[in-house]
Amino acid sequence: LYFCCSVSGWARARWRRRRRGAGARDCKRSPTPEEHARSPFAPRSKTARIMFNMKLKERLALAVSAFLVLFTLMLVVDLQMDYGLSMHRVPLHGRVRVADAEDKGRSAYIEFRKRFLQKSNGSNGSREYEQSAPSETSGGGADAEPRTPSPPTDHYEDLQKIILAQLQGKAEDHAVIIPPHRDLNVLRPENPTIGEMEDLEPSINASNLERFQLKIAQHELYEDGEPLVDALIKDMATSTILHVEQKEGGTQLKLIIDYPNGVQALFKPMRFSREVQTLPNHFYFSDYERHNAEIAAFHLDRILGFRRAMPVVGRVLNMTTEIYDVTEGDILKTFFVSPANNFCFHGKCSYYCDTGHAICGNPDMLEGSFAAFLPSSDIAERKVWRHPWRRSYHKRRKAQWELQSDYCDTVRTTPPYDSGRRMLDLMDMSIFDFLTGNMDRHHYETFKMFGNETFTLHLDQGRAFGKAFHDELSILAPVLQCCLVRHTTLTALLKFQNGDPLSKLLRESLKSDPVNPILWEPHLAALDRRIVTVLDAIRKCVNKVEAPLQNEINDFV
Ligand SMILES: Nc1ncnc2c1ncn2[C@@H]1O[C@H](COP(=O)(O)OP(=O)(O)OP(=O)(O)O)[C@@H](O)[C@H]1O
Ligand SMILES: [Mn+2]
Repeated sequence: LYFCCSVSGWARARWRRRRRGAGARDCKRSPTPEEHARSPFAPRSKTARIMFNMKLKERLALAVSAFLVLFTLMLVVDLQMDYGLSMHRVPLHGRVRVADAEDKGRSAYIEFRKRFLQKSNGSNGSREYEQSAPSETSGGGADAEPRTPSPPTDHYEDLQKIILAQLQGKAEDHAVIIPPHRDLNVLRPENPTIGEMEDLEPSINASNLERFQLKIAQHELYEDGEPLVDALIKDMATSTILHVEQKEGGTQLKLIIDYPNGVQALFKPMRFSREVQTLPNHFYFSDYERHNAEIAAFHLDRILGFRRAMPVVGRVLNMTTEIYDVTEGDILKTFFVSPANNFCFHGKCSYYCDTGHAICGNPDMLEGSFAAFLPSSDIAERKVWRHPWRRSYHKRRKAQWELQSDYCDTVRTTPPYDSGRRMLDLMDMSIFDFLTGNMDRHHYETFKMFGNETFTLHLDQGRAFGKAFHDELSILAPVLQCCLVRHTTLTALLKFQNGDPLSKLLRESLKSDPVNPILWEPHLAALDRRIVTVLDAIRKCVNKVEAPLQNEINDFV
């Protein structure tokens, strides 16, 4: 009703303005009450007379039709209200048109989102938080008290049962949970390394990075427990920095760091302290990159068992001796001393490379993330793929997947997503990104030499961990729209839900990093919360395939 009144109020005001405008144009003024009374037309009394002359039956018929018109109007307004209300909850870019022509309300994404929003707006309100004022929280990760997550209430026994049956080889193929005997990432009929493919062996004095690169295999970057990972991390964190140069390409400033023995790392600088979150009015594409997100994402990728992200470590640099003194070219001209007497630079790039967005030391010590360099294109060329669930990167436009409810069917039938492991890799990536809140997955890369049956690299996590109190459900769209997940990935999620929580495991893992604490505690807490959301989504998918009719009735009701 409020909507109705406000709309009609707005319309009235507009109408009045138009009338005033027209009056001004025609040099006419509105009639005064006296003039009105003198007018030969007396509309009000005429209407009253007509009403008076009407029979009771006619009056009744008039009242009923007026009521029916009003009722229809209210129904329309109510529908409008529904969308209007949900609009302030659903983030702009997570919004999906509720029904298109072929839609018929069947999209799992839309249904799940509706259910999710219903739940999250219930009294407990635990699923989706409003952005709290981050600037008021002082101290960052170091001072924040680790929060113990409340004990899980749901063990997802239904999903565990399916996992167990699949392990015992009892289960047939499952439409949602892809069993190990159907997953090329588990089967790995072949798993050659880059070294084997290129017939290259590390020399006696090869660096840890070179050894690591040659051991990159078709199905993973490194093996579980690979000792070279720690060795490489130590090198990047402690070796002398010989040379620094700005990396071409990409939108935000990155440096290529050269160490002795040909070792290289990709450096992303720290801009803000840990508790600073994505600015509320920033779209994902104008968000700053966070060096700590790169560090945390590497650890998380490893804990989840993907091993598709290059090792990343934190380190504090002396900007004078470890950047300024060992670089040359245009970047040197961008160094300056700030009014607070800190040493700053901004480099040259297409986003945030100006004096107003400079990177400043304290006063000349600068923290950053160091990602182990991928093999050069001479050794292992990479193929860049456009992500099928890429966002529009436009403040008003929507992507196809946001508008088309059967979008997944289109993807599923298009190579390389129509066979092999690729589709499952995208599901993993969606879960990984949903956990970290990374909305910036526009492209992904693979190693060309392995063809299509290879893992997708988890590169560029700079925009992850931006909003600790908001769970961006649209990142999970691939899983929600396709209803697909690896057995192994689901097993990992269930393990965190029923055993040691992910937040605890990640916190422990991050302790080994030199610049720990890496994550603000609310980001760690968000991981446990988001796992429940992913598990709920999978359960919903399973229920749907097991009892489609029942679920359609439920959805309808
Ligand atoms: N560890 C690495 N070693 C070598 N090259 C890398 C590494 N990580 C990323 N790159 C390359 O550098 C490019 C830019 O890196 P990244 O995506 O992290 O930067 P970005 O500024 O966030 O880019 P964009 O703005 O396009 O998202 C990547 O597309 C990738 O090809
Ligand atoms: Mn990026």
